[in-house]
Amino acid sequence: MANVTENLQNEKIKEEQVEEEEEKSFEELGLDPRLIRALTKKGVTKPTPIQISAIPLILEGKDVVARAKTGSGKTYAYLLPLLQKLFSDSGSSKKTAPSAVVLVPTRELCQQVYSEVLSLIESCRVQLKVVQLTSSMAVSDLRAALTGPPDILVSTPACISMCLSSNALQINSVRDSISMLILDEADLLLSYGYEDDLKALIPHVPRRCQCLLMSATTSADVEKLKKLVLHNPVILTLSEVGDIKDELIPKNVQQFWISCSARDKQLYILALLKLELVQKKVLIFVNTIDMGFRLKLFLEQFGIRTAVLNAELPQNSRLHILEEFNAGLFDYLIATDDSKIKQKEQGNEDNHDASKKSKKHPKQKLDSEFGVVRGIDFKNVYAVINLEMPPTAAGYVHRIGRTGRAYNTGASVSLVSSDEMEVFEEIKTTLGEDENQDSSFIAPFPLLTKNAVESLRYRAEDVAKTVTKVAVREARAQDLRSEILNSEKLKSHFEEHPMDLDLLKHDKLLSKKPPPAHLRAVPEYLMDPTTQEASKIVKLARAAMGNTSSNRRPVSKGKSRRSRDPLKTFSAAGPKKFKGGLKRKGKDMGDKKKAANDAN
Ligand SMILES: Nc1ncnc2c1ncn2[C@@H]1O[C@H](COP(=O)(O)OP(=O)(O)OP(=O)(O)O)[C@@H](O)[C@H]1O
Repeated sequence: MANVTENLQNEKIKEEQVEEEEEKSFEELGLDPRLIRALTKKGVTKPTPIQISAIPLILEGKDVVARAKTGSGKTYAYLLPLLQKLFSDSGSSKKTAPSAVVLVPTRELCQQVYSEVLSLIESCRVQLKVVQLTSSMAVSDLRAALTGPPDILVSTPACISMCLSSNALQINSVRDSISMLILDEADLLLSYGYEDDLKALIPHVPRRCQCLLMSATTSADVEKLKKLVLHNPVILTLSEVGDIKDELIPKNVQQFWISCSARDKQLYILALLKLELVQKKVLIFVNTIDMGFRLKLFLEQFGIRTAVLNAELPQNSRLHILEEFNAGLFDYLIATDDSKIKQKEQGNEDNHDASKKSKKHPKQKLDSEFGVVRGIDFKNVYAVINLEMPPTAAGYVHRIGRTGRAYNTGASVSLVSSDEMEVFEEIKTTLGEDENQDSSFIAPFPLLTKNAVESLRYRAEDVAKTVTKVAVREARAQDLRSEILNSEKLKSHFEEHPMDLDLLKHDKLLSKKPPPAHLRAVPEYLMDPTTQEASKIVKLARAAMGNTSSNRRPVSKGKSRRSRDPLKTFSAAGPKKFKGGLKRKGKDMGDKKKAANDAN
């Protein structure tokens, strides 16, 4: 009970401090000058609120539960103090296992955290060793990686449990050496089925070991983990006071929706992309692997090249696709986010589908440690499109969190069919929408008129007919075959040339027939003047942000693009009526509803 009271007090105190401390610098947080220099090289000059609150507490040695929005900088919030502590600890004792263990739910996240640690270590020129281990590695490789031992181990719980059971990592050594345990994306660790794996490790973590739990959302799972791992932690919950929506979705992301039938979704996405109504880069979420390929084949016929990312692809290919996309080598990525769906509806269509597929491709299993929705730091994704809605509100929050990261702005557009209205309502309620007040966190998309959509209908339906089930199945099999072949090449090549991203393009065409020339451009007579105007403004804004196809490298962190966002200054109903731009709340809402009716 005393602990509960203390925690509540801590929570209260920290929330108040965050308000006051907003202007603190990294120096004032007590960060080592080497780390500050390394951050400056990366363009990171000012700590985010979660970093301001968490870094001093972690440096003091406190157990911390940190809950802050997606993209708010939680990774540095724990990595910076972790490294600083290791700077002073290194060489102080004869260790036989890693001093720090960072556990993440997916391989993609493992790679991301590992790269981040490595780059900080290299910039700081300190003698620290970091390794990443995943369950796909052979026990002999795990053993080899753990000899030394490394100072920091980044891994998934399943892999740690494998290391313990195979004796690649000895329990006594862990007990003697571990001084910091970090559970990143904590709310996902249990839902990914890692509970038993964590239970294999946690009893051997000594009480003196500092434990940190990082998460973007709270859940019963976080509470469970908190009890399992932490001792009297300080709980940091960062949110903008009094605004539930801001707790979940960064303020700098504008959320939109379009009501359309399931059948028309491809038509709408074609209109959004072909008429350039969303800024690049664009991340499109679908719920099944087949839908990803269906969309890719469909868009290809209109000259829109995309890459697909899913759990079926080999790990090297997946990592390479992410690297290429982050480096700006292609603009559109279709990602299958089916993890929650699999958990929610056991034996659902996609699982069924996957098992049918795996009979056809017996060697290819879906990777249960795959995940691109959670924690992955997509660089400069401006727009997230939900072609299909996620099954839960939490899934929505994490998908949308792939844009608007750190201080960047972004937008999301969700295509919602009548079947998905129930989950859409649940999402709106979770975000804090109140029917009785004239407020809406997810506004109707204002830039697309009905005319603009209808003008593309004939072509879209014609092409959609050619994307048959057989075509989808063949494209999926072909893509898998070539990625498996490439995967080995990728492995050896990128060990030697890590920067050579151009070698294998992942947005290659999969259609059997080359895209017809006449579908590449939308002829003038099919262009709706209002939408055309909107498209021009989006292009202008993109150019103003330095975000053109010839210049798609990351913009500097901390530079807000909000003021030049066309979604704030344009509406399909015409510029005069909306002179003040779109606002989420207040008197513009009536106008926005009208714009939505125009679009629908
Ligand atoms: N102080 C900072 N200033 C500018 N950019 C920052 C700062 N801290 C982190 N970033 C950048 O912000 C982006 C998001 O950070 P990070 O991935 O840590 O977010 P997160 O809170 O862990 O998000 P998620 O919950 O989605 O995992 C990264 O590109 C990171 O480099």
